[in-house]
Amino acid sequence: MFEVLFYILNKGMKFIESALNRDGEAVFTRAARGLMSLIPTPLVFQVSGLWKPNHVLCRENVVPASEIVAVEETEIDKKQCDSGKWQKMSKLHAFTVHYIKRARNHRWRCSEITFWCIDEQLCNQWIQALKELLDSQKSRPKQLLVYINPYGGKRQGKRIYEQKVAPLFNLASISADVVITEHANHAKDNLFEVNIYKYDGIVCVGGDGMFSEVMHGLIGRIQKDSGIDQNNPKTPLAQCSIRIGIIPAGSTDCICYATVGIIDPETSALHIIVGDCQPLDVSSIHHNNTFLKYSVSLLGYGFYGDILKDSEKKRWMGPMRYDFSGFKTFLSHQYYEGTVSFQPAKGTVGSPRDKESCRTGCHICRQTKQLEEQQKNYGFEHKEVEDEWKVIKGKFLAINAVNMSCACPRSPKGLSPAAHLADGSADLILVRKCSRFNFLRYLVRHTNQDDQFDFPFVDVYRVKRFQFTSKHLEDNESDIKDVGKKRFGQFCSDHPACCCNLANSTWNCDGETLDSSAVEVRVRCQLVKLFARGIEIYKDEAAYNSSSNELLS
Ligand SMILES: CCCCCCCCCCCCC/C=C/[C@@H](O)[C@H](COP(=O)(O)O)NC(=O)CCCCC
Ligand SMILES: Nc1ncnc2c1ncn2[C@@H]1O[C@H](COP(=O)(O)OP(=O)(O)O)[C@@H](O)[C@H]1O
Ligand SMILES: [Ca+2]
Repeated sequence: MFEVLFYILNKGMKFIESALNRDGEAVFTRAARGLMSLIPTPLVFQVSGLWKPNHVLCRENVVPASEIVAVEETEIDKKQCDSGKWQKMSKLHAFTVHYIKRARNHRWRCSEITFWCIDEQLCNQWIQALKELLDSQKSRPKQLLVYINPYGGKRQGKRIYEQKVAPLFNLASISADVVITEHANHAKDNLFEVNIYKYDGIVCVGGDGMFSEVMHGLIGRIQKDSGIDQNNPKTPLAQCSIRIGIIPAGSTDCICYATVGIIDPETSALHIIVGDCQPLDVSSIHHNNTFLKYSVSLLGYGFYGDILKDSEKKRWMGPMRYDFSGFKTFLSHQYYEGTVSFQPAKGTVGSPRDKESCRTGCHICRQTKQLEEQQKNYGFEHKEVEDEWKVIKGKFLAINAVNMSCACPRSPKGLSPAAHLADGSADLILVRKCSRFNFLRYLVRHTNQDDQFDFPFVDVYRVKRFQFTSKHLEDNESDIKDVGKKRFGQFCSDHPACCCNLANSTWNCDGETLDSSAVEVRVRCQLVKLFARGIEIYKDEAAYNSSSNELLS
């Protein structure tokens, strides 16, 4: 990895002493041939007595080239030139390197350092070499399409973009076409009309609902252009290579939190600028050979569906609506009857009860991808295995399927702390009917370090496919009933008809309501890509309070 080493001398004035990579070799021989021979002498100002040969290099002063945001020539104002020791020098030249600085809790900030030089030609060579280095990083986006939901969260989307994101994009020479949405589905419909292929990425400014809208537009458009019918649940889908960036400006922002580690627009903008790439599993949801929706975070029936449905009527309350509706839904203690059937995930290495979470460069996600590639090579990839369905019939307070941890500020470890972003599986959490007190104990464990799966009324499975049919629908004449009867017939005939709760809930699908009392869900491994890298591992994960968290290399 390329690194520019910064030496700090003379009360904060900064100079480049040399440019080296981790092995101590010259970096710029690769970036700009010939420049290296010029570097060691003139760039170090030999201000006598101030040079400290054994100056300790702190980690903070080492910046990988991949984390340089921009390099600019710096205008030196007269005041700086006239001050102190500089007076004696003829004319000064300078350039500024803007780079990523890690702060607490996965927060990134754009910091800057200015290098001074008396040799104009050398200064220009440095600027050019660094710019070439940045240009050589092909994963960085140059042109983006940005959708802003002005009504998401606390209605700050436009301001957040203009004040915190656009200046960074300008600095990094990224051009952006910005659309401020005028109604729901504006972004989704627009993605079917514009030439998406001229963009390196699509950015949504809003919450999970806004992300969902953009993702539906992008996946739908790619399938349309590839001639793929989304209504057939068995059809393999075309992967989306255009990455999606999320600038959090919503109410929960769990997709951002679970993929970046913090809800912070500036951090997310920097992940976009450096061209991060995080593949993401997507679940497709069908009913009776009709496509309903895609989901990447929570697909929840019962508790979370009811909260969402109720909270939609209270949008005027902003993000607080979830607390209000959450409390109300908790008190109602509604349970739902139905049948869940699922295929356990076989190809994946992990389990939902693992202590290890999905982090940057996750080996479990990587292994899954390798396995999939191998299957592709052997021609197995599109063959559906129809065996090993597990069937569970019962009364549920919540049925939650999550493709990621669903960590968010309300629940820092999430609904399923060990769920993986890109392992081709989802964690299916079944919370069976229990007392209010026990359900509260279960919810409280989402906010502390205790294991939320360690309850007799909670089951969790890692799955590739699952189906749910409400009791209500099973008892009615419908197409799905015929399919259901074949599979669940023995259970239905055993079940006493007297004490059935025929209420139906709604699905909470990434923060969008979905009304369907029967669904068929399939996880599509790494269908989309985000401008993110997963949550980075700090050397001491628990030491979130340390002011300069060090990355584990
Ligand atoms: C006694 C204390 C109990 C606290 C329990 C807290 C449990 C919180 C789990 C949160 C899971 C969140 C899953 C993510 C859902 C979002 O996709 C969705 C829409 O987000 P957005 O579009 O940004 O608004 N948010 C929700 O459904 C809100 C769930 C809030 C539950 C209290
Ligand atoms: N201009 C708009 N007016 C009304 N609704 C919109 C607009 N733009 C997007 N939406 C919809 O608003 C919903 C919620 O948006 P989101 O950004 O997730 O905010 P929140 O997190 O507060 O729910 C999404 O379903 C999205 O489709
Ligand atoms: Ca997953």
